[in-house]
Amino acid sequence: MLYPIPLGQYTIEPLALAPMAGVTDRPFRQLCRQQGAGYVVSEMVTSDPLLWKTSKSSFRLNHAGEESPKSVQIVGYDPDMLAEAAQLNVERGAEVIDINMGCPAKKVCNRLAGSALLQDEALVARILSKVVKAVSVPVTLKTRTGWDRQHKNGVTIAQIAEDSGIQLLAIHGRTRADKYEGDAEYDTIRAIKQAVKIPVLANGDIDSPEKALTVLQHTGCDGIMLGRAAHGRPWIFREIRHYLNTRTFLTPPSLQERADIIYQHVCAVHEFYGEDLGVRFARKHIAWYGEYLDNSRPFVRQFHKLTTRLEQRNAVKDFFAALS
Ligand SMILES: Cc1cc2nc3c(=O)[nH]c(=O)nc-3n(C[C@H](O)[C@H](O)[C@H](O)COP(=O)(O)O)c2cc1C
Repeated sequence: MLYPIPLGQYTIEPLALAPMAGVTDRPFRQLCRQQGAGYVVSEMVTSDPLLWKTSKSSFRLNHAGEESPKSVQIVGYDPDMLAEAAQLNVERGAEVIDINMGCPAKKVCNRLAGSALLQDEALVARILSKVVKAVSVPVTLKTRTGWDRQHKNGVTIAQIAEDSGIQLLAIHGRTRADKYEGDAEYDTIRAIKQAVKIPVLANGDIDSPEKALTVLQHTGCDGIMLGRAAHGRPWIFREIRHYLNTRTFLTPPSLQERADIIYQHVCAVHEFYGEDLGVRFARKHIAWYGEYLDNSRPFVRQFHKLTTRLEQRNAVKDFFAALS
């Protein structure tokens, strides 16, 4: 049902983890890969190198030990700056450059960026062709179905992207004006898929194996990209893969398997960020894991109060020991 897609010198499996700022850091990307994601994209990195000196950016620029192709998402508004950012990221190990025109954040680098660019198609064209010409690696685009419901220019944007040399599109089934409101719609994604020859991944509200199949069938897309459904449930990639291949449901991970996944994830977050940030990031993931664990509220509440890595690790062990 899902066929591998060539992307430059690589071949990717089009069951992708969506880029999510503050979530899809290296530990989470690696975990989702282990749990069946065939392709992952980094959190967005600003195109302004002056901002790369912040500690946040240094974590975002860290891809050590990850599987190829390492896809790094950049965001900005200025074609030259984005082209330079693409080159610098390639020098630092990016093997695919993804351009963010999907994020509804009002301002990046104090200027309109992300999906705000969709109102200026000429600028979109300038950005995409500049970045494609600036690097030898494949360049991909993540975008939405359009600027707003009256100007759903996703098809035009996709054609501009194809003409500019973009090699893969990921389309979130909402306009910029929609932000995250309402349901994702897949008719426009289907129209985009029909309008271009390059591979298209459908994105938006895919949260179960059955939904994955429905969206694939409806849009005719080459693959899917999941974001929020992986919060607290990274094994959803395995579940979807299994369902698409067999039309049967995979047995959910046992309590012991979950305990191992969650413990390893918390340790990986601690290792990656160190004590302070690591403890903070682990809290966020534990809250998400808690949503899929019965009677976990007291544990999650208690976990949020813990201030050291050791306490957090022990709390995870104790919680699962009490359940088994
Ligand atoms: C916390 C969060 C952070 C996000 N950050 C980014 C980002 O950095 N770049 C981007 O292109 N999209 C970003 N998105 C949008 C997602 O990639 C995705 O398009 C959106 O969540 C819809 O997919 P979903 O319904 O599967 O979550 C973000 C979404 C969330 C929830």
